Amino acid sequence: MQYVRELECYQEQRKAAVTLGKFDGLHRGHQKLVSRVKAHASKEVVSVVFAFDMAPLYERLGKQKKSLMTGKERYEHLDGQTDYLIDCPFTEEISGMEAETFIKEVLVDQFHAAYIAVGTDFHFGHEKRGDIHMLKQYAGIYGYELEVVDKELYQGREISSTYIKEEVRAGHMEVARELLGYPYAMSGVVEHGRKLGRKLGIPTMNITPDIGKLAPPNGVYACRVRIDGNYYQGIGNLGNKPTVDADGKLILEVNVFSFDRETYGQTIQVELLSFVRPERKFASVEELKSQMEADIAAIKRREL
Ligand SMILES: Cc1cc2nc3c(=O)[nH]c(=O)nc-3n(C[C@H](O)[C@H](O)[C@H](O)COP(=O)(O)O)c2cc1C
Ligand SMILES: Nc1ncnc2c1ncn2[C@@H]1O[C@H](COP(=O)(O)OP(=O)(O)OP(=O)(O)O)[C@@H](O)[C@H]1O
Repeated sequence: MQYVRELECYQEQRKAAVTLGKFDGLHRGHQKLVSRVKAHASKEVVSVVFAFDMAPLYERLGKQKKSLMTGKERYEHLDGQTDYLIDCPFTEEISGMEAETFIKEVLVDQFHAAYIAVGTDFHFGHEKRGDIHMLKQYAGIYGYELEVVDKELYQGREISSTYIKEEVRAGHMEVARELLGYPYAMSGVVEHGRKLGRKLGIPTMNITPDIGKLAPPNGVYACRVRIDGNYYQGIGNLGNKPTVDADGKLILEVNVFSFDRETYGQTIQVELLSFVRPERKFASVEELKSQMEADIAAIKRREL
């Protein structure tokens, strides 16, 4: 898959099957659009996911919005599925562009769009004036096919990034997984901790979650950990370890079952499958240790 950040760098001459949106989380609704675009790709037609990266807008507004996925994660999820990922920064130039201009200059002249798939509520262009009706109106004039894809639902509610964020914030990891179509995960490079875990007999791999990534509530989670392409069961604590540390830094620590190799400096992915209990400040390290042992035993019994 080719990754394009600056629109000027897209030089493909073949026609394109394109889907557009923010695509935060690449949830089941987004995946439906991606599969429609893939179905319309051929030797003559490339498949394109055109994602607006909203970070520049949030920066301009001074907002600290957290996302379900980092740009790197979006790339990794899509890699091998479509021909192109456009990770278009939502700059003032883009947000100020009239919707008609975006259709003509970007979708038609630059991307040679032959097929466009969007959800029913897709809006674009200056003051969000562009919508599915405008795209339909220009389809005949510019000769592209428009498909408006019905919203994917979960228990009667439309799946959206906003809905999934609510569930992640509430620690409902099983629901988040249903909506995403895959488990919510955090990745990072394994760092050195205080080596107290080893002394307690419960060694942990420590990672610092990406600053822009939405964190579920601090607490203990049943996890599945990917190391070197292999998966292991484990237990994780997301939080700032109030019993032993006072710096308040958010850390995800996982004790990986049936694993005893060094992983410092390696990138691991921790899927947060199920919330077990909130993080607590214990009166002593001994109390913390017995609670950790009880957590591990409970998770092993549940065989998540
Ligand atoms: C299953 C599990 C549960 C944990 N629960 C808590 C907790 O409730 N409160 C807390 O302060 N730290 C908690 N921790 C973090 C421990 O304090 C930490 O793993 C230990 O101090 C080792 O730190 P180190 O990696 O820096 O050596 C938990 C860790 C694990 C693996
Ligand atoms: N549940 C869904 N089913 C099908 N298509 C969807 C669904 N949700 C969004 N889409 C479409 O996917 C594209 C990207 O959606 P986008 O990420 O902008 O919206 P979203 O997931 O609803 O997020 P938000 O909650 O932030 O509005 C758009 O064309 C949108 O209409």
